[in-house]
Amino acid sequence: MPRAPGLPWLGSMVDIARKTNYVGMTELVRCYGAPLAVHFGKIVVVPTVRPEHAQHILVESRGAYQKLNEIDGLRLLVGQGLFSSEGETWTSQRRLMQPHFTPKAVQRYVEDMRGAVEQMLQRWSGQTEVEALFESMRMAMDVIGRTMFGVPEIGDAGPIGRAIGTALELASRRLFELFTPPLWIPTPQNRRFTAAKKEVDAFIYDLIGKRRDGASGSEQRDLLDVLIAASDDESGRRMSDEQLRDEVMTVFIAGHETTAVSLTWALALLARHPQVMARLQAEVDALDHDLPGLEDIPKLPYTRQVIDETLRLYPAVWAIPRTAARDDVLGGYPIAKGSIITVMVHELHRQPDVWPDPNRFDPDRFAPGAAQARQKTAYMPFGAGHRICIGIHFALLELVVALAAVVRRYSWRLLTPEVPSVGVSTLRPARPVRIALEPRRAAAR
Ligand code: HEM
Repeated sequence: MPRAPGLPWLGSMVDIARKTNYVGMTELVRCYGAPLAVHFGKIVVVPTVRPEHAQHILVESRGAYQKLNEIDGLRLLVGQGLFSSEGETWTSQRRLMQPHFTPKAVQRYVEDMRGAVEQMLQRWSGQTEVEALFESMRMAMDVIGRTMFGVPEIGDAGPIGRAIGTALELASRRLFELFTPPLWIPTPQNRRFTAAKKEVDAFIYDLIGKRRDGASGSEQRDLLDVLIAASDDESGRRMSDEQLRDEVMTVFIAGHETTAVSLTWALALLARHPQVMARLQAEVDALDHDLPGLEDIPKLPYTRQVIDETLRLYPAVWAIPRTAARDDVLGGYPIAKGSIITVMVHELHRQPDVWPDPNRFDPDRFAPGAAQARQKTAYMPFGAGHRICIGIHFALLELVVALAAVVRRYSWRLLTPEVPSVGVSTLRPARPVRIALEPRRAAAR
């Protein structure tokens, strides 16, 4: 397999550390092609950009490739939740949670989503400009706060919103730093993380305790109630408090930033493509409501196409890494056990043989029937195989409701001329996305 250039023993470590993982890996792949062996001391990372390799790793070779042990930073926060666990723990938790994330099951959260979107639009009223990522983050956090805990505006809920933000930021930092001191060393960063995590844990355990006390026979109001009541069809097992805590944190973390950055990219792309914005507005203007409800979703196919194309160009999860649990062969090259294979989703979505003129924003790539001509893993913003995102239908519902509501009420232009992307925990805009709002109509309903 071609090998990326680097220093003796250190390999590409210094280069990547200087440029960030995202920029460094993307540059290497663009320069030398993929798969490519990138050495970090003893660790070999193999980035790949081909749909057939993603199919092999994520779909066909169950068991041969596993979640990384290196996601320790995140594990400190989400414990053995669905995102980070493996084996029997994962299988039984996924079985327990899956029925509550089907297209039908997530419909129960549409009113919470509408409430959070309405709250955002109320904040915008009278404003001439807003920062799109900040607003989207607040809205998406609000959606999770409402659907998960029944707490409106958790982003503003004082200490707990701030503690979650701090814990998440520090956990993500640990994920991307080459050398992280273990948590028992009282560095200022470790102390802040431990304090924030303690606060978040106390909040969640307190909620679980209160809900358990009052749960018997009461209606299920939010996702926490649903998860407390969820039982495995086969064994009748229910989740322990620790499992509930881990899953609550997992859904909170996996479910808000991903959706928020996706909405932000959609707003940025639409500002640069007025014809697409006009077509979208024509579709949304035909609805009877300012805030779309469930009955409106089937009437918004172009809105969904815009979201699909946004997720192609800017997949929030820009890379999906796995560790090879045994020796294997990928695209004719040997893969040694312990190597880290990374599906570079952002690059995979821009392969010119699959996506002609790949950098062009064209929602018609997702017109009805178009996907049939493509290999499934040519488009995988939600991953693929058994570890595919459990929140797909939740995220898509939220994005359609939010985008349609914004488009109905406003036109906007970008005040930031260039919006480069940067892959940290998600693929974010590298600088603030300031947009100038032009109201289109007063709120009807
Ligand atoms: C646009 C929004 C979203 C994107 C792009 C996204 C993307 C992804 C991707 C690519 C994975 C697979 C990661 C891997 O294979 O290593 C994943 C997993 C996951 N996502 Fe999402 N996600 C989104 C929204 C959500 C939401 C709203 C929730 C919850 C409400 C959620 C919960 C999860 C969980 C729990 C997992 C782990 C699933 C498992 O391993 O069984 N995600 N997501």
